[in-house]
Amino acid sequence: MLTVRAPATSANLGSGFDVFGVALGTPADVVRVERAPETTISVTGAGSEYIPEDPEKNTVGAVAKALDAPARIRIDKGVRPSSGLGSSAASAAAAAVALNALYDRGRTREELVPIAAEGEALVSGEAHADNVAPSLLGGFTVVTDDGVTQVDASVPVVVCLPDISVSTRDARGVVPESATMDELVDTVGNAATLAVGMSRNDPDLVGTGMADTVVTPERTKLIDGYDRVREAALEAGATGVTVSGAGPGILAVCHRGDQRAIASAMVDAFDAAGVESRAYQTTVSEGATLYRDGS
Ligand SMILES: Nc1ncnc2c1ncn2[C@@H]1O[C@H](COP(=O)(O)OP(=O)(O)OP(=O)(O)O)[C@@H](O)[C@H]1O
Ligand SMILES: N[C@@H](CCO)C(=O)O
Repeated sequence: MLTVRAPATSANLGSGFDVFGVALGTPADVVRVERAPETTISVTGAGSEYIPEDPEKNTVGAVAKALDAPARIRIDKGVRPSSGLGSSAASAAAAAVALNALYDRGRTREELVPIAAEGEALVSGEAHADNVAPSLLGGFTVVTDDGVTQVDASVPVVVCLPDISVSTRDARGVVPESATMDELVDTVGNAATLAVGMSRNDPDLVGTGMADTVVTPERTKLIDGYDRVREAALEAGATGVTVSGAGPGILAVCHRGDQRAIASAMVDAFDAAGVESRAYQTTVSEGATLYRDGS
């Protein structure tokens, strides 16, 4: 049996829609695999009641098919589905690493990115890789049609997850079809600032570079209490706040030591808006970890 822990991720980071992503220290999915004549899937943990066990409908089933690696697959969900924390991607990334090792397929982590993205195509209609890439590779990732670029980073973050669901499919439905030249120039400037900030582990540059006037404003309308929570996080010291992935999770970047105050301010602000939530105080972290024979 092989076990893999694959982290939650936050995609987009405001200015990097469908391009940027980071691995989070916590939460994470744990996937266990054993060889079997055909693929079977069982799911326990956070939100497991909403996750199909049919291999044709679960992201790990798509990965097993792509690697031609039938297995008995057990998923322990730490990442709640429809959270904006790359729940479906964490399972897919974990399964890709585990099945690649189980069947000695010899694929590199970079080569596993498009394979894990097959699972994303299954659930959101598009094989976007901006969650699976950081879950596989760790740190900060940039996904383009030419491949993936990765840098290690350890920027402190808080992710606040309200007790509401927004499906990625629905959130993709509100993305504008076009942007103006002014918006394009702003986006390039913000995205470049963010990327430099990640490579320097500079929370001020990262926070500034998360600004976005194109996609994020449309998506915040799907999250009750967003403006209130954003203001509270900024007042408590966050250097930038944006929607995590497709939402409803909200990501705040900050300096080390400020996580606790920001987490508490965000949860209180959601509470004031009548929404229950929980916050993860974490940092940008490493990617999926493989444990052999239960080690
Ligand atoms: N292994 C899996 N883990 C989680 N969700 C899965 C899995 N397999 C299939 N799904 C389905 O995928 C959907 C959740 O994926 P979705 O992309 O909407 O959320 P997310 O992965 O948490 O968010 P985001 O991509 O915005 O970060 C749910 O409909 C769920 O049933
Ligand atoms: N880039 C994708 C990520 C979903 O987590 C989106 O925002 O739709």
